[in-house]
Amino acid sequence: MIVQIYSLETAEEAAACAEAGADQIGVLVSRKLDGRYPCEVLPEQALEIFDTLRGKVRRSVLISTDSDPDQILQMMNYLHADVLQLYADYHSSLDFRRRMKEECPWAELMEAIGIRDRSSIPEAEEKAAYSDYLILDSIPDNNPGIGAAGVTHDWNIDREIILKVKIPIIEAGGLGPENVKDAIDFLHPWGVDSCTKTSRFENGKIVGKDLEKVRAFCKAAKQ
Ligand SMILES: O=C(O)c1ccccc1NCC(=O)[C@H](O)[C@H](O)COP(=O)(O)O
Repeated sequence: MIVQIYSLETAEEAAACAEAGADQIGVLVSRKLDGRYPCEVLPEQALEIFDTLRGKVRRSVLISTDSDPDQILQMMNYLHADVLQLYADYHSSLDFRRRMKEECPWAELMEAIGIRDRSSIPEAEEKAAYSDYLILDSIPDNNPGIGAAGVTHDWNIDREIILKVKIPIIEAGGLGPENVKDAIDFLHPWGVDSCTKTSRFENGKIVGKDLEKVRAFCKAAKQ
């Protein structure tokens, strides 16, 4: 079982999560910190995190918040992340995938599917045709984008997607140490992901990772 932990903001905590058992570490990168996204970091900070993680995790993952393909690929070249996860601002395509293969030949592509209803099933099949991985995630009430919702969604839809789609799938959305085993038993995904429920909060805002919870999440997922 692959365990992915989002959303790291410092190299020290990223290394500690790797030590705690995370296989993949994700970082959400913004060109300016304007509070639009939770846990956003500047490109220079992300580079320090990715450099620290080289050789310590199976894959580092960049969540790109850019909406322009030139900028997305420029950021991948700067950071040399192993996997590119696209945020909802940019919808990929087979053409983008081909271009990415040419300009970032080492990198893999992960598309996020925000699970709404059964219409997410054909969307997942379509995106699986040109992606290396899919991440099935919840959509936050207060944000039209996908991710960091901290709540689960209807796993019956995910189960159908996992049965239909042939590429590796990471299950996300409201997973923590207490429910990750239930998700694995029900869905049998390739990997699981956690952001909110393995984080530390101050005044309702994520301020870092809770390493005890990260450890417990990795242990429960790999049982
Ligand atoms: O990681 C973030 O801060 C983030 C912010 C905005 C959109 C997506 C984000 N992360 C993507 C992830 O894959 C999360 O781990 C995933 O959405 C699960 O989040 P959670 O429900 O909080 O565990």
